[in-house]
Amino acid sequence: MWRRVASVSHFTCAHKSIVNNKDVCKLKFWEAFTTEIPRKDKGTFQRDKTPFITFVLGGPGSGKGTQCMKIVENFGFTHLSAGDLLRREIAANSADGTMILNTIKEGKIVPSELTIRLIQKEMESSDNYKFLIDGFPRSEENRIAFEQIIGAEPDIVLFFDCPEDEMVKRVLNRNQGRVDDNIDTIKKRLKVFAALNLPVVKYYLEKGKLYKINAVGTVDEIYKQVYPVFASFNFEQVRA
Ligand SMILES: Nc1ncnc2c1ncn2[C@@H]1O[C@H](COP(=O)(O)OP(=O)(O)OP(=O)(O)O)[C@@H](O)[C@H]1O
Ligand SMILES: O=c1ccn([C@@H]2O[C@H](COP(=O)(O)O)[C@@H](O)[C@H]2O)c(=O)[nH]1
Ligand SMILES: [Mg+2]
Repeated sequence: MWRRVASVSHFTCAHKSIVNNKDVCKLKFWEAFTTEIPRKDKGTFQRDKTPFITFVLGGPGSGKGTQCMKIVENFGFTHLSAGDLLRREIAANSADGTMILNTIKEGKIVPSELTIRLIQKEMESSDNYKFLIDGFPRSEENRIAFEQIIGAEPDIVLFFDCPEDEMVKRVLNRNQGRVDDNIDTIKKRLKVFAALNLPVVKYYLEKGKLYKINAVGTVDEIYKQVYPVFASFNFEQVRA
């Protein structure tokens, strides 16, 4: 595993850039994490913790969603799968639904602004400060757009490293009725992953933020590599 040992930056630079740019949209995001928010159902709470953002990367079928579920269970993160958010737009017949469906069928990447808007909405409406952003950013363009729109970088990045033949096998056995879980689309997704997503992985490796996980083995064997990453940050454990 390649791991970063340095301390966590917790948005510090991001705050400065938000304020300097006087960007209303970004400021709104920041305010959402610092303002006292009255809730009828839950009482008033202070979101006094800076967001902790984890990007979860890896090829199709590498096990990102499966491992995220375990992190949520143990460490109380909010799991935001970009793919799930896009599929929800399709299911809701939203204005962008048809375009998203066609893009997913082709294994291509949906325009950054759209995906980031969906992620931002979820983050702003969450009571949590710990986020797993699964399957995003998929390209350098995605990554830069996230930094510009949200005004933040991830604290850490998990990368599930899995051989192509294993990913293909898992996706073809998934049986969740996904329109992109067929051999033709998988081939396209793998090409897009290698061409556009691996440069993002390299970027975070060079920044010292990457935790590379060997994604071959049983779910529990893989989680044995993931667990210590989060344990090292001393988050309160929801369940050990
Ligand atoms: N370690 C593992 N060994 C065997 N099968 C696994 C393992 N981890 C996950 N799976 C299975 O492989 C399939 C793909 O896993 P998962 O959906 O978590 O991958 P993913 O990285 O989120 O994929 P995608 O990018 O396509 O959403 C699922 O059916 C899951 O149950
Ligand atoms: O940031 C994103 C995430 C996903 N997509 C599209 O959705 C499919 C499925 O994504 P999964 O992460 O495998 O669920 C992906 O192949 C892309 O077409 C996207 O465009 N942008
Ligand atoms: Mg997934």
